[in-house]
Amino acid sequence: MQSVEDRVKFFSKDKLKKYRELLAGSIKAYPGLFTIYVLLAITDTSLFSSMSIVIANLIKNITNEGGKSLFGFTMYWYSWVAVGWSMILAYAVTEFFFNYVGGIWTRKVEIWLRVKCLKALVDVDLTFYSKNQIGNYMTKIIGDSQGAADGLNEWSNNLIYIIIMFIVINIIMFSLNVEIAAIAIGVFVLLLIISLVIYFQYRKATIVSLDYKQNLDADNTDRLMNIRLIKSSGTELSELERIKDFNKIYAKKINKTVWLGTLLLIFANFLGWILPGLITISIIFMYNDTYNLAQITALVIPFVSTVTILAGAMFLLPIILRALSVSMNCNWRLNFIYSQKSIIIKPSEPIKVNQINKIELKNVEFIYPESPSKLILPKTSLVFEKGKSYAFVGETGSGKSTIAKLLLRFYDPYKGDVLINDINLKEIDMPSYLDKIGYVEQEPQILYGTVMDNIRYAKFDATDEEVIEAAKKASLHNFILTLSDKYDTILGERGFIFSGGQKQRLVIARMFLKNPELLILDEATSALDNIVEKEVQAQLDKLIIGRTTIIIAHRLSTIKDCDQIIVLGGNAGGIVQVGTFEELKNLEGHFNKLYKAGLMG
Ligand SMILES: Nc1ncnc2c1ncn2[C@@H]1O[C@H](COP(=O)(O)OP(=O)(O)OP(=O)(O)O)[C@@H](O)[C@H]1O
Repeated sequence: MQSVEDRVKFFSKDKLKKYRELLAGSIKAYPGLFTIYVLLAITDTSLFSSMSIVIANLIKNITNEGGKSLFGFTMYWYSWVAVGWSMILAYAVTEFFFNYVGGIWTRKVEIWLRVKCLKALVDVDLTFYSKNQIGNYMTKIIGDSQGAADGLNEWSNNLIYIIIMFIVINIIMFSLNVEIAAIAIGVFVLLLIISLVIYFQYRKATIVSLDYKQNLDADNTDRLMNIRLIKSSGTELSELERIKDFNKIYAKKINKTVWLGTLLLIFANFLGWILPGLITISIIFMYNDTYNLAQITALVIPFVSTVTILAGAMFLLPIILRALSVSMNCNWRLNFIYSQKSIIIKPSEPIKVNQINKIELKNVEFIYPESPSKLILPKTSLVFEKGKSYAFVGETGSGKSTIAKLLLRFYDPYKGDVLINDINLKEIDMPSYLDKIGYVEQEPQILYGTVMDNIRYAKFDATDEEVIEAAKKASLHNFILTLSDKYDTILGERGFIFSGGQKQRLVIARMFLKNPELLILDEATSALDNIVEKEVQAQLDKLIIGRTTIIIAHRLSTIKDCDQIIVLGGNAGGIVQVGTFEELKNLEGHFNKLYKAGLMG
């Protein structure tokens, strides 16, 4: 979150650096489009600004038979009318393409920024997600990528316009009359400085009042959310007074923004009159004695038309600054997202896994990077052999799920190594490894989309028949047939038309389709009620057959037939017992206590 001071500061070294990166990156991403955009901007603005030359020449020639020659043609007043109309036509066409290409470029920059952020969010490790609310970030990505791109378009196209217009207008004015041109530019610069001073005051006041309002809104929400405390304390009146006092301060702050905003508007409007008026008076005052009326008119009209364009540009300056500030601030906020670096470092030369023959935890110690002072797993060594089944049991918080996260490389061990076929997991090509793993967790992950696509997520190239076969194995097929669109039924956000058990069966169907070598079941049935759990467990039992399986269990009944049960102790106790169900059941110790505590379900 940016502080008010940060936002009030128009430029900062970091903001500028990141903005330069945005500019360079967006130009590099679409070089052709950007070049066309700039060329169109130059043509468009040159045409618009040059209209003053045509008007000036038209007025000069209106009393003459024929004036200067242009490209070998003698120009009459009607020739200038023809040139003017051709330029208006050409201007209309370039203006259309300029806006069109500008629009396309802007949207492409927006998409480019969005993809950049989403790529960072997909790549970043899970610690980012445990520290940040992803909903907030999605809102930011949507709003800020649009704000950064729109702002970029707005300020760049207006700036190109102002620069080219300023050059053309200067050429025209100085070729008409040097003294008057110098007065016009001098007054223009002076008025520009005044309007910039007002603008920056206005900008600061707006940011400060907006910030106060946000805090005020948050405070009001907080008070209303705790309405029961207020009611039970009888503090309604004092709360009301408090709200009134805060709003009085807000009203004062907003008052400043309103009057500065009005001043800015009036000043900009007034300029449209001041500059041409001042120039007319100057011409009359300076040349009254030496020029006749026709000569004075011939000077006043082109000057007035050029300085009117110049005064119009003054309106644009606050627009450019506002757009630049919005674009820079949006990019600055996005930068927090797209510059996230994963703590999981990808290997430079990843080793592909063809088969998972052996998994080993070798002297693994683990601490969550989010809570660096809390040891979760003390030095732990374990071997999982191909085709065997393993179960982790232990009290809540003993680190069972953490083992699964280490095997999936959601995290790297703090010390020690996870070895796959004696190769360090850090060196392994993760897609080739994960392709052989099926992971079922307590909270089924259902995507927005059809039932068919949801099951197919386990194997993108599976045929419809294969998907249906998998659903049959997971005992889900008959239920799917009762849905309005059968396999094409759209599952809403997080699959709300499915019950908990049905969602878990859908995940199991995915596993049947994927046919993984290693199955990790992390409390797969713990969110289900007893009856549904038994039904889902029956599907899981089918799934387990013939695979290496690691089960993290909350009920001991589900792990009776496992080859090895690993008992973890609480308070970072690590492995306290290892054995089969029958061995451990009759042995005094941790497992026996869990057994007696009724965890047989
Ligand atoms: N992302 C995290 N950041 C910090 N600490 C975490 C994180 N995830 C889990 N922990 C802590 O690590 C410890 C082990 O968690 P883990 O989920 O592995 O336990 P568990 O044995 O699976 O528990 P349960 O049976 O309740 O699911 C707990 O104390 C938990 O609070």
